[in-house]
Amino acid sequence: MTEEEVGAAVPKEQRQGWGQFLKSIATFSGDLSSMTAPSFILSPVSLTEYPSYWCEHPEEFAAIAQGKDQIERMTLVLKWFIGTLKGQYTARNTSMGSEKKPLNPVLGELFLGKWPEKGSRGETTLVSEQVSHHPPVTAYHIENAKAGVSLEGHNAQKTSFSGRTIQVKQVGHAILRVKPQGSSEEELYLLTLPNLLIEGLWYGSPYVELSGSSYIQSSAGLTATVNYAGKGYFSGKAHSFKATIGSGSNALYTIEGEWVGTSKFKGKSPSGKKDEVFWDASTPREELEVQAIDSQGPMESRNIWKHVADGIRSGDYEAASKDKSRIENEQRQKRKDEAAAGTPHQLEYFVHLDDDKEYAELAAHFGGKPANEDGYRRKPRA
Ligand SMILES: CC(C)CCC[C@@H](C)[C@H]1CC[C@H]2[C@@H]3[C@@H](O)C=C4C[C@@H](O)CC[C@]4(C)[C@H]3CC[C@]12C
Repeated sequence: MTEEEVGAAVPKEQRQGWGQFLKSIATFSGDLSSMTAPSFILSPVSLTEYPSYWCEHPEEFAAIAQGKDQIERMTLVLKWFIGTLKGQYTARNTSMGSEKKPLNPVLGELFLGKWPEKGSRGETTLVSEQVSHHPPVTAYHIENAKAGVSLEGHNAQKTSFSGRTIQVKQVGHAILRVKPQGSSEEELYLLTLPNLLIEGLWYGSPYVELSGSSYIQSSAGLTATVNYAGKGYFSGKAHSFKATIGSGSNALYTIEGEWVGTSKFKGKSPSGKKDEVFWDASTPREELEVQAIDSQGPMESRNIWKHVADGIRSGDYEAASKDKSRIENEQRQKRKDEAAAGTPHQLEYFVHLDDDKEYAELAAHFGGKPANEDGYRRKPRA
């Protein structure tokens, strides 16, 4: 690749560095988080913070349990899920101008926070823990006990490079538990995760597009299938999707639109109205509340990364890189000490399951997924 081919979005003095970065990812196999990236693409935020994107519309999360029957509840689950996509996959573009490389969490790193009680919605809490460093795996638990809704899951990525695009396969799943209002029976929903394409690399302005399909499978037997497409597939628009809610081959509702914009019911809708709006992604997202850094524990993410994040934010990349090396060296020493003492690291909030039976039972309803997968569950609380 010539220097001229590297995009105009990259500052002139960084173009060669960006070209080198693209060359190195083209021949790289494994985990992108361990790669050195040019400074202007670094994010001051760790991957342990990302699970908070699941609940930036806490009202939608809490409302799920109020659905009067399993069809209405599945429709509410799909609406909440579609409502998370804009934050999950475009928030860095909005806040930092392009997709960025997040900080690679250390083993045992924690991100804790809450969306406070407001009106009748109840408090929602988030616990996120880095349960593996290599490969990086983050486990999370989000709960609104008053509303009777919780989400538990884990997330890892497998990346490969093809032509002009980084392909990211998301490894992991989430299980949503709902106690429908007025019922003592818990309902489960398995959520699988979409594949990502990181586009715009040649222009030095990376962004995420979603591809393939993801599924929501309820224990009551309903399936929501979401098919993702970029520019020119269903509608000619980027960030598009088409979803169906059904039981077996019987489609109850079809929804189409953009996950960054508006989506609508196609044909039949719950109210019977034509072109009823399903979700409007301009609905403001609510950030969670996190303790001030100086009151955080030693393993809390923003405390661990404060100097690195300050360096990245202020453009003092030398200071950022120096503190990042200090953290990495300390981690290496910690692992050596644990190995020598025969006391391996213990997870604080989660237990690891080799074979997640709840996943397997629900995944059996739709094809194309491995029969068994790892899982993480929140440890029982004292
Ligand atoms: C920007 C680039 C050239 C470096 C690559 C960084 C790479 C490791 C980043 C880029 C996008 C990141 C995704 C992000 O879009 C959203 C999510 C959803 C969240 O629920 C779980 C994490 C995940 C998949 C991020 C993982 C790290 C990615 C792939």
